[in-house]
Order: sequence, then structure tokens, then C-alpha cells
Amino acid sequence: MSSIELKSRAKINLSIDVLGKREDGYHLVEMIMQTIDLYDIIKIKEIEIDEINIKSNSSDIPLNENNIVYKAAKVLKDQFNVKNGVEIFIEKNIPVAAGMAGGSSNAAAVLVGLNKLWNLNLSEVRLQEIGLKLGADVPFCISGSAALAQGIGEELTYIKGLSKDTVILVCKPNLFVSTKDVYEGLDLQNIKNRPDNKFLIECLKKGNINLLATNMVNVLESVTSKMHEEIKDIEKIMLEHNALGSMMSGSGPTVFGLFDKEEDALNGKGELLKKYNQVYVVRSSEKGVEINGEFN
Ligand SMILES: C[C@@](CO)(OP(=O)(O)O)[C@H](O)COP(=O)(O)OP(=O)(O)OC[C@H]1O[C@@H](n2ccc(N)nc2=O)[C@H](O)[C@@H]1O
Ligand SMILES: Nc1ncnc2c1ncn2[C@@H]1O[C@H](COP(=O)(O)OP(=O)(O)O)[C@@H](O)[C@H]1O
Repeated sequence: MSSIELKSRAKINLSIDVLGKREDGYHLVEMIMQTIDLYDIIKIKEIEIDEINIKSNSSDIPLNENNIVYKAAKVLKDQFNVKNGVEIFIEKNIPVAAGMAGGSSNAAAVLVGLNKLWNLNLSEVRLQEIGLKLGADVPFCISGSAALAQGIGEELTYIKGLSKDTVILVCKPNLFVSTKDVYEGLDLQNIKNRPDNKFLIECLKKGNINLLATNMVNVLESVTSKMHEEIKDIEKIMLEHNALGSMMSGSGPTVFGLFDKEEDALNGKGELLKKYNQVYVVRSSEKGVEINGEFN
């Protein structure tokens, strides 16, 4: 029986614009995605019986067919008529329902892992097409790095992202936000402040992180921050500790700050830990899913 172990990395959004709505309810977006080096470990091993079993160290996620990881394995199993069973262990470090694509990234890792384990020989693009059926952020999570995402998030143009010099402070307040509710709470006719993505991409290209950080905009933030005062509170604390800029990621409620100096980020972390318990100092990553090892 073989097994495989993968890193499943989180993302932050350096911008989000919402341009319209499709007939199926999905929104058309234009957003900058950046992989960060905060990751779950996914361990997949073949088992004797023909089942998909999910296990985890986290009690925040379902361990049945509602887990997106189960759905990812099932899609591949059905489509390619695989008769082998697998056990998938999710070692959770990425905050759940946070706006950091934890679930999408786990699904991405399972697609990449099973492609190897079952010798399906699917290309990355093919895996991204299959991944899109599981969630709008899954295609990006497979490749990772930094990209301008359009369409519903699946049309990717890779760009120069944050360098490892930039320190990223991430804080997830202990509250639940539904991505669907946030998108639905947005009044498309009344968006006051939109990101200038071309300009932000230029800032990244030139490595001008100060200018990037002071011009980041996430149009979904107005919806989530109206419901939860914690968003603005975290941003304020980050800025008081010399963040170049601070903003909500995805549909929230996670907030991140970009820093020049690690010392400032660590001081900010100390202050945030007095009120919030999920706080991390991380860097960017050029890889989304990464295979840690294969074993026989
Ligand atoms: C907001 C973003 C920004 O990166 O991130 P998260 O907050 O989830 O991390 C994404 O657009 C989230 O993508 P993802 O979380 O994969 O979405 P899905 O599972 O496909 O969809 C969940 C729900 O969000 C809404 N949705 C999602 C994507 C999109 N472009 N338009 C939408 O309206 C739909 O109501 C959908 O039912
Ligand atoms: N493997 C998984 N990891 C995280 N969340 C999962 C997973 N499977 C299902 N979920 C459910 O999906 C929802 C969204 O979780 P997540 O992907 O972490 O959100 P986000 O993309 O906003 O960071 C949560 O309610 C969670 O219970």
C-alpha cells in the first residue's frame, strides 16, 4: 500500500473587485491572490477497503462526505473509475472559514496527490478544470504563487508577487463568516472604493510594497466589517505597529498586515494575542500545493 504527503498552502487577497453577477449567482471578480507559507499537511494512504475515509486533528471541519476533500477524491474516483480506497488525514493549521481558502487548498492537494498515487497523469491545467467544479479558488490553490484572478476566480494571469522580504502578519478573529452571505450582501450598484489592479500589479513588479500596501482595496470588506467590528480593530492594531497597510482577506474575517520589519510584526502579534488567539507571522510562497514525500 502506498502513501503520499503534501503541503496545502493558504492564500491572502491583496485586492478584490467585484464587477458583476452571473445568472447562477456567482460573482465576476478581479482580484490579486498571493500564496502564503501557512499550510495544512495532507496525508493520503491507500487502504484495503474501497472507501474514502477522512480524519483530522481539527474538530472545526466535517469528517464525512461534506468535507471538500472527500468531494475531491470522489470526483477523481468516479471520473476515472478507480476501485482503490484511501484514508486522508488533514493536519489543520490554516484557520477554518477564514477567507484564506483552507478548504479549497486541501481539495487542491488531494487532486494533486491522488493524480500521483493513482498514476492518472493529468496535467496541472486538467486538474484545475476538475478543481473548479469543487470551488472557485481551487484552480489557484493548485498552482499557487501570485496571480490576477478573473472570471469567478479561475482565469489566472500569473504575476510577480510579494518577495520573502515582506513580513505578513495574519489574524483571524473568532467569528464565523459565510462567503455566500458576504457576496450577497454586496450592493453592486453602490461600490464606492475599488482597487486599481493594474497599478497594484505595477507596484508588485517594481517591488514598491509601501505603495502597494497603502492602495490595497477589498470591496467585500465593507460588507463583513459592517457585521463585525473586530475587522477594523485588528487593522488599527496592525497600523499602530507600523504595518505599511492592513486589509481583510477574501470574504473575511481574517485580516493581514504587510510589514517591512519582522520586529514590528512580532510586536503587533504580541498585542493581537491579548484579544485574538489565531495570529501568525508568515512570508509569501511561490508554491501552492507541494509534495512532501511519497512512501511505499
Ligand atoms: C471570496 C474569495 C476570494 O478569494 O475567497 P474566500 O473568502 O472563500 O477565501 C473567493 O472568491 C471565494 O471562493 P470559494 O470559497 O472557492 O467559493 P465557492 O466555494 O466556489 O463558493 C462559495 C459561495 O460564494 C459565492 N461566490 C463565490 C465565488 C464567486 N466568484 N462568486 C460568488 O458569488 C457563491 O455564493 C458560492 O455559493
Ligand atoms: N477540508 C476542509 N478544510 C476547511 N474547511 C472545510 C473543509 N471541508 C469542508 N469545510 C467547510 O467549508 C467551510 C469553508 O471553509 P474554508 O475553506 O476554510 O473557508 P475560506 O475559503 O473562507 O477560508 C467551513 O464551514 C468548513 O466547515
